[in-house]
Amino acid sequence: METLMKTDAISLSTVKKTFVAKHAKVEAVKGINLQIAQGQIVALLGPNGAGKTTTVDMILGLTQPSAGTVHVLGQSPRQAISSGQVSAVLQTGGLLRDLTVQETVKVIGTMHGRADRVREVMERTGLTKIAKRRVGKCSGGEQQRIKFALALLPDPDVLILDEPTAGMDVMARRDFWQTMRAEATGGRTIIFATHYLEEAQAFAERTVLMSQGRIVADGATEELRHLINGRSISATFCSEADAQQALGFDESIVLTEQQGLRYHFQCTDSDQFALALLQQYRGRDIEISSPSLEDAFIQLTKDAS
Ligand SMILES: Nc1ncnc2c1ncn2[C@@H]1O[C@H](COP(=O)(O)OP(=O)(O)OP(=O)(O)O)[C@@H](O)[C@H]1O
Repeated sequence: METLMKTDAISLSTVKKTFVAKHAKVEAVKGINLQIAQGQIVALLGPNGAGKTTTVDMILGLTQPSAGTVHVLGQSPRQAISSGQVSAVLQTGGLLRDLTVQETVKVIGTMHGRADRVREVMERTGLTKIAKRRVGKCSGGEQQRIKFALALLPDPDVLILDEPTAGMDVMARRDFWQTMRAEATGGRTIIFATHYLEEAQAFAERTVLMSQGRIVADGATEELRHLINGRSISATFCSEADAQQALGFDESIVLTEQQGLRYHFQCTDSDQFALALLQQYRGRDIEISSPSLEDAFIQLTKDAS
């Protein structure tokens, strides 16, 4: 019997992107491999400058890779976009400020030949109540919502969002993800770039963690959360030798920063390590905290190198 293999929604093979600015080269993406199956919801998580937007732009055919190949639904990005199977909500790209919300959605709906979906999409994205408002008068969060509505008009198989909640307050952010959840049905593939671990956690089954142009972790969001949710612990030592011995306490200990005799570590069992720091290694001024995402990146980047 023939086995039916579905084409990947997104496939990136050893993709690199180097920007050449005046006198310097910036390696924004340093050879990444990424396969995303149809129907998956994936977060592209990383700090500023990690290469998320560059990756998204290459998936959308807005930027050409310097090396490697990008396929979207088995085609070139441009073919996939022109077939209407892929939509995006980007950070850049303005809206016409003088049109009302409804006019905006209608114009784009008509351009896509999907005027029939205008009402439904406005309803689903919560725009009906501000239909008559001029776009220029809408808040940053509302404008993001309009962009989201425009992206949904062609009923795309693949939806790509680059920091969709940028500029939204906590409430608007929560509402947005509630709407997104309703849209993530029927086998739609969704990829979104974000700075926020919480957004990945609340919404994505898989998280791809990027740092400095590389993928430093890729897996179930839940597993990644555990990885990231270790503990940070810092202590001041009496001597270098004590600090070095403390580093050997167990395999989970990672040195993240050092200022003189003040050492910052990451570990999995902070209670045991804190006790050992006090009793065995003559540590003082001990502080325990949850690490920031930045700390986690440092640790994961080290692990990956
Ligand atoms: N057109 C460009 N010319 C030169 N350098 C660029 C260009 N676009 C991006 N870069 C650089 O490439 C690196 C990756 O940028 P990118 O915007 O992809 O990161 P990001 O993860 O999306 O960051 P952010 O979260 O801040 O949007 C950065 O160092 C950035 O300055």
